[in-house]
Amino acid sequence: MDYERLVASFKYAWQGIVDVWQNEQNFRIHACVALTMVVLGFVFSLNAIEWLFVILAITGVLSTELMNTAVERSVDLITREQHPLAKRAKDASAAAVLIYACMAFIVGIVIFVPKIIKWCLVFF
Ligand SMILES: Nc1ncnc2c1ncn2[C@@H]1O[C@H](COP(=O)(O)OP(=O)(O)OP(=O)(O)O)[C@@H](O)[C@H]1O
Repeated sequence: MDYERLVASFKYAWQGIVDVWQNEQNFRIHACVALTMVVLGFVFSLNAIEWLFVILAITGVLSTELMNTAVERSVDLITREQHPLAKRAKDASAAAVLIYACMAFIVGIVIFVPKIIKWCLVFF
């Protein structure tokens, strides 16, 4: 097994995450929302199934956002001119993020809203 190549591939993936973090506002917003969900998860002591849904939602949104950035940059590399196909490619890619973000939003509502309501009823 070529361990150097394996380690290098992790390094390149990490560089990709850092680069997207530094250059894409949407990724930073998603990452902050993800961090908030993790903190709330500990605050409300989620069970294993709830954690699985939260982790799937978080990793799915961040991964689709990374892929969306890859598509945007690839399109920009091919052409900087306005082209209907460039628009369709970028919009389809953005739609993938939107669909997954909606799913993550629903997961957040279903898991956290009942717990927040319960917490409010206890304290107020
Ligand atoms: N080369 C292009 N040809 C035609 N439409 C484009 C092109 N580049 C972007 N668009 C479209 O213009 C709109 C606005 O794009 P936007 O400002 O989000 O730029 P982006 O390059 O897609 O994303 P970002 O700002 O994150 O780099 C979107 O509908 C997008 O599909």
